[in-house]
Amino acid sequence: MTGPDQQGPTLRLGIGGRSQSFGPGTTVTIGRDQASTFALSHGDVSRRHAEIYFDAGAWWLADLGSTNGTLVDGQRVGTLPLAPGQSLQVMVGGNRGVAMQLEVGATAGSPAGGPPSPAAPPPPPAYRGAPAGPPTSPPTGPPAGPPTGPPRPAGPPTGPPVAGPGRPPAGPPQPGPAPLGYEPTMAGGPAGPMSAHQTPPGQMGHGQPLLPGNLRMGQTIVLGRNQACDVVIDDPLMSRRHAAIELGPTVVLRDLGSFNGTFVNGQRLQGAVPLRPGDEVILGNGTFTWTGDQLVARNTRSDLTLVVENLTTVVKGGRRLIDGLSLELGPASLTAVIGPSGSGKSTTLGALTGTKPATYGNVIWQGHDLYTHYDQLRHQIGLVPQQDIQHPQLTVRQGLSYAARLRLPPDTTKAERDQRVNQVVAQMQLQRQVDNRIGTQLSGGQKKRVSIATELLTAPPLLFLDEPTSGLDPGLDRDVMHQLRGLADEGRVVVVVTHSVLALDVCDNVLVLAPGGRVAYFGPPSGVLRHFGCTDYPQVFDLLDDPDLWRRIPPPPPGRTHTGAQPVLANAPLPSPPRQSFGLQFATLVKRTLAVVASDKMLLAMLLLTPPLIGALSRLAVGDAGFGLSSTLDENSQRYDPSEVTQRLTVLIVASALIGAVMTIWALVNEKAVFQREYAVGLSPGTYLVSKVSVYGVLCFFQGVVVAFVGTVGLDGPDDGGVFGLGWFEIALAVGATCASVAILGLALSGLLSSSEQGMPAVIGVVMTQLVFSGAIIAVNGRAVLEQLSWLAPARWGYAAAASSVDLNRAQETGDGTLLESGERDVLYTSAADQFVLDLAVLGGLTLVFVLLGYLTVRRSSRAG
Ligand SMILES: Nc1ncnc2c1ncn2[C@@H]1O[C@H](COP(=O)(O)OP(=O)(O)OP(=O)(O)O)[C@@H](O)[C@H]1O
Repeated sequence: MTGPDQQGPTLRLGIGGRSQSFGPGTTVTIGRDQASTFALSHGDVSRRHAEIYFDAGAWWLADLGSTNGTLVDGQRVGTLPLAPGQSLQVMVGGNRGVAMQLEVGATAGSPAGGPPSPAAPPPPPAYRGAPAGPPTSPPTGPPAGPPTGPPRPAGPPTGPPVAGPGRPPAGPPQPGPAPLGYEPTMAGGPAGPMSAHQTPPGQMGHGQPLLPGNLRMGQTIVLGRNQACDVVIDDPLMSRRHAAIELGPTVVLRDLGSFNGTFVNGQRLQGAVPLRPGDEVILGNGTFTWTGDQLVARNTRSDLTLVVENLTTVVKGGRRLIDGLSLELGPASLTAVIGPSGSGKSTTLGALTGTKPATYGNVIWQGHDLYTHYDQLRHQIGLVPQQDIQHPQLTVRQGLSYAARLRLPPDTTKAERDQRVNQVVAQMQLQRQVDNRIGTQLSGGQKKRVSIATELLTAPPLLFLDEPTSGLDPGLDRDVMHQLRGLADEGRVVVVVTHSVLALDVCDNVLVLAPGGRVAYFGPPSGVLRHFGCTDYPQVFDLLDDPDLWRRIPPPPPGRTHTGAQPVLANAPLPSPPRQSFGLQFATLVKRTLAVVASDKMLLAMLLLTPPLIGALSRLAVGDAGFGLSSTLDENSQRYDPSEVTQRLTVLIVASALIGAVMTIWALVNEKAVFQREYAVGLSPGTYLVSKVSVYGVLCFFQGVVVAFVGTVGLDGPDDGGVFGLGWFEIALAVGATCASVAILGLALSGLLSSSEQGMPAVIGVVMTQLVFSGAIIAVNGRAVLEQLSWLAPARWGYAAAASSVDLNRAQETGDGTLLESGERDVLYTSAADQFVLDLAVLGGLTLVFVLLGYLTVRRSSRAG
């Protein structure tokens, strides 16, 4: 097979016992698809797996976004230049795939596998209208001519950095430039600045060009959100400077470190890659095709249709939760999913959004399978779960502003975020409620609209909602459905799971699921009752539960298997979304938690009033010895009376444990839905936990200090001023540290809880455990098992540190320091500076263990989402 009339070395390819030579200009395809040049029936090979093509005078190997990858030296490759004379062993479909041998001839027309010829002059670039000779200054990006060195992954090329806004294009002007097929410009003249070109991708019609018309050889066109970019793309998912197109003999697309990535043919671009006509480029929410001289919007009806093929979810025991679901949901469509409880509606939503992939089948968007290209497509999906995904204590504006910080690219300015928030507020008609508190000053329907607005911040073209109208009265139910109709009319594919049938008439399609996840009906709402032979929906639902259902209605049409349904990686971990830096997420989360605390009047009152109250209550202990034992010595018996000191310390320590537990036991469980959704779009569980630990740890420490201050001020301090001579400060340190440590234990437990109702029993459990194991009331010292268990209780170490400060072991001695017959000193109470420090250090270590436990519980709850 020979290619068109092009110059360059030949390629010899050996695979699966076949060997064949190809001339320059040929494109060789490899995959399971029978239409491939080399069709391989191997389970690890994707349908369209890899391509070898000739471009810009060189051969290139490109993986087409395959599932198991194309490997060279054990490493996955994206697009790889092949040097003349090079011989390469490639694994198609991963290490267990099919071996392929590539040999590139040394020069044009030479036999394949000839000796390498590094000095061979590069053939002229193959682009239309490219200069007759090689450019005097090669552009940045992969080699202008065929690569002469060993192959390397398509990484950052060695050229100069990309021109910034306002800078002249990279490289000097070409002498006597011939246009690259772009509009002709001044021959030999410097490339003039291009006018900024405002292009919101959502509004671009199919085939509409993205780039301006006056392009010239040697220019670098920067694409991004920033007004200073050559092409301004007003898309919240774009970074300010997102990508650049370098117009050299080979046109190169370079990612400029964008947050959400630039994707070429389904692969996230690392560095730069040469563009070939027909390449698909995804920038933010927009999909474009490179025609050879222009990026044109790809918005055909089929691109904007969500195609579902033979989706099947099988769980242990072979039970099917979804059974062969096949649908096509066109652009600007609203689809309701209805069915009896347990028929698989939520499971279907999980499978359609990729959050819980099905076991078999495909979900195809923009021509790509969602499960294998989840990284690329995840940003285009908005998902509104059943629970509200905003904090009820915040106002609409506050909640959306924090969400915008967490979801939009980190280089988005405050002004841009505010503008985006205003846009989604207007879109959901919440302008009048924007300063209302979400939890208390909004109706149920408005709360739902706030959740939808949160998802709209990133302008996703696919929107899924899980029962947005549950709990709403019929009027509000209809309101929400009309809002969804409006969102669909803007061009989106909207899918809504609902129990309500009152507003189905605003939908384009209704999907009725029968138990077992089988499609009982899919079509316009007007046909539902007729299909089931019923006069109302209650009858339809009764019929759906009828074991004879499939004898009473026509069976569903056979599943569509156009692309060849194949097993997907069921339950495989989803790739992580791009994440903002720790600092940025941490700062946002801390501010949001503080805003939530500050706006919760009850919590604020508890924070301010409870500590002094508890401190004051501890002063009810009978006696005037304060925290000094020496004044309680009975001259006759030579014994001390520790009851007053013990009572005071017990109240301080146990109360601080109570404050800590109450402060945090609901902190995670109450915002699980918020966290799970934010985790899915990039929130790091570690950063989330650290932000909570920081806020609640510090707050609780100071609450403990206030308790101790009020409980000790004006009273006699420890004998000899404690172990450091710092009196009440030592006790305050012990009480504050106990409060913070129990708070972090509470956070770890909160992550484990599945509902807020479980919070109160958990608080009681934590506080009782601290009371018993502190050793303040029930002796634990020297009691096997009990003593060892007590080491796990923060109150044990906090109490021991305070006991060390007040020298509580003295109560076990006579006035002259002799151990009482019945006495037993607790080594943790030893009145010495190093023991006091050790007690607090162990308390610190235990707190770190709670942080780790908290991290594990947060990770666990993120997966449950
Ligand atoms: N991981 C799982 N393993 C086994 N069965 C499961 C699993 N998850 C869900 N199910 C079962 O699958 C069926 C469908 O559940 P799903 O939550 O999708 O139904 P639904 O139609 O959304 O119900 P509802 O309307 O009550 O929310 C139910 O019978 C449920 O018990």
